Amino acid sequence: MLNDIQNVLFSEEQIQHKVAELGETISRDYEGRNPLVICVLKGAFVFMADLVKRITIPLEIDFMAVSSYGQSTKSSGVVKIIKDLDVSVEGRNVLIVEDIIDSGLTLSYLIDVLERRNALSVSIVTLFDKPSGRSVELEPDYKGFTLPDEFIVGYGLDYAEKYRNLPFIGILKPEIYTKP
Ligand SMILES: O=P(O)(O)OC[C@H]1O[C@H](OP(=O)(O)OP(=O)(O)O)[C@H](O)[C@@H]1O
Ligand code: HPA
Ligand SMILES: [Mg+2]
Repeated sequence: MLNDIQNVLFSEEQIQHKVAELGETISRDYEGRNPLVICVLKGAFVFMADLVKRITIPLEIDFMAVSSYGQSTKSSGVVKIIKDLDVSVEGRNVLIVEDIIDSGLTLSYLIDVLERRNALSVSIVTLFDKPSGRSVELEPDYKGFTLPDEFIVGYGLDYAEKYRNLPFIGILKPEIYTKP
């Protein structure tokens, strides 16, 4: 698996430092608001687990699974809900936890769904933002790192379901994408 990585873009230490900063800011902003923190599966599961440990105020968590990339490095443009929330968002301060915003299609779809279900507020925290990939306008409320126009893997992010368990963020060797 490590053989497939061309270079490391963010080390485990850099990521953990940023996650701690985000946790502090969110703890301050959501004091007294009992947020419902929603993890967008699968990619955000590693970030979610690390982030909530750095949030020091009471909160609740839930999970939603959506997918649009499948076996590709380009969004299909069709966002599918694979698993829905267990709890109602009505009247809740919702914080969506994403690993990456690329085209913005996944989140603009999710925000729309949650607003139609009458959430009191909907905000976004993403660890990675790739503004060059956008096909719809979307700005996260909290973000960790801005990315160049490259497909990244690790720390929850996959290529064709692999590499999610790498503790750092890497860029794959080009031949991995072009293999028959
Ligand atoms: O801004 P976008 O272009 O929509 O891309 C971002 C989304 O794509 C990835 O999910 P994916 O559909 O690959 O599902 P996964 O999390 O299960 O890998 C990623 O985890 C985000 O949810
Ligand atoms: O750069 C990426 N890596 C992994 N999954 C993704 N989904 C959107 N962009 C990416
Ligand atoms: Mg994916």
